[in-house]
Amino acid sequence: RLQFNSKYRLPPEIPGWPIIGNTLDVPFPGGVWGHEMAKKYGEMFTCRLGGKTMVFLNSARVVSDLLEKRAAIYSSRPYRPMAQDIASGGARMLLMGHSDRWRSQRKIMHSILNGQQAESKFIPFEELEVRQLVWDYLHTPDQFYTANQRFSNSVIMSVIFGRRAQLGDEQLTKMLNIMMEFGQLLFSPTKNICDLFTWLTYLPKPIYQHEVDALSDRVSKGTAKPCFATALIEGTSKKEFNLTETEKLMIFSTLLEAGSDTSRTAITQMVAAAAAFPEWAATARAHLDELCGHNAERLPSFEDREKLPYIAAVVKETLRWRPFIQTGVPHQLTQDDVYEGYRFPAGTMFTWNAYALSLNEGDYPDAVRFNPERFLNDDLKSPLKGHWSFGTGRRVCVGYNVGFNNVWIAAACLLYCFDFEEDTENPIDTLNTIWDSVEKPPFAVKIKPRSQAHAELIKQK
Ligand code: HEM
Repeated sequence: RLQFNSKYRLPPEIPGWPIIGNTLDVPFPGGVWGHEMAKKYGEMFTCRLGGKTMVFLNSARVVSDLLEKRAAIYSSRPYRPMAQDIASGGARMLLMGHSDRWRSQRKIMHSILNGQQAESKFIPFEELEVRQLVWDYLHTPDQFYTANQRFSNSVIMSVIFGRRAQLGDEQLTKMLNIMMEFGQLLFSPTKNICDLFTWLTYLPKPIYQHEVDALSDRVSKGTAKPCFATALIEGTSKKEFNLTETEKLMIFSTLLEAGSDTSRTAITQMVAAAAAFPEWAATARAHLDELCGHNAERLPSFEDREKLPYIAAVVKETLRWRPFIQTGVPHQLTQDDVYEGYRFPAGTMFTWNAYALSLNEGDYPDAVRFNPERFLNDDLKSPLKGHWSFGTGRRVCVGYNVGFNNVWIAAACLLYCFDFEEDTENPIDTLNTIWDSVEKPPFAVKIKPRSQAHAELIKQK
């Protein structure tokens, strides 16, 4: 310990207990806690979680200096025997170290999600599913959160497995329940260190195998639609598709998991913001009315993007306002490093403290308020710039274009068609945002079509 102390120097440490350190101090979700700690300790602080050390990065400056500019050594992941080796056969890309295996999976995902034709593959599904989304909001407004879930999931299901998802889809419900549990395992700084959920063993594999079997059945009957899974299973198109069966299942599972709940939660947050801060929603609507008509002439579409910069700003502000991965996803340092008088040992974990970054008044004046106008600047067209909600460095979200577009089209159509009103008896707590439940409404909100004409427009589609 003495030798360790003399060789290394870490940012201020939060006092903890012997052996377990701060393991019991970090709540889940930890956004508000992380923000409070950042106010107390400054740009960086250190926690001891079990046998691991985690440095929380609380300012854009230090996140950029370390995770972006030194990404070559700050891009690994902590070893997670339970979540990775046991529950994922070692093949889950999100949890892989900075290795060749990670590079090859990331390349495959990048080609699906961001390649030249990627947008043209996703857009037809996004435009189809958003029609179902507004239909669901019109007919079952109290179930808006499950409609968001179905929309996000159906877009990615269509691209990967060539099938749509329905509300109450049994297979989908199983997947999403696992995602919820797995999400806690992944994104809770304490749970991911302890890696304690032994009951998760092997769970995701049979579920995805079931989906693959159903697809194979459709292929043999000649009813399968072209999709990424058939290309990957048949392995015909590219040599890098030469993967083990477990790796293939884990690619499907990763895309489904990483691609569904994220967009869903962002859309839910946008709804909360529209109800809690109606002024910006009125401005967004005025922009939409100019293009699509005051009297519900047509739904917005991706062709309107150039003319609707305000909606892009709405998406960025949604991601910035309350990042739902509240304390970031830890990156692991692969070699000793020196920074501004500190000496970090290899193996230290670093996380971008998402809530603290988003609520930093220096970067975002009146940060608790939802105000898209803060993003109407030269960086508007770069989905990653100006916020940290897609992560950063080499591990930055590989699905950011799809995620951004999902939220864009959902925001445009929902704001054009509906009024969102807070329930004055049950105001929305916009700071403690535990809004990811699929079992019950995340908050009280009144959702009504703007007019009969808007309701008719939705019914026509
Ligand atoms: C609003 C939507 C989304 C948000 C906010 C989001 C956020 C994130 C974050 C914070 C990370 C971790 C970054 C880091 O470690 O620094 C991540 C990683 C990832 N995301 Fe997303 N995501 C979204 C949508 C998607 C979509 C639609 C997909 C795919 C269909 C996707 C696939 C992935 C994958 C595969 C990774 C792992 C990257 C790696 O470890 O190298 N995400 N995402």
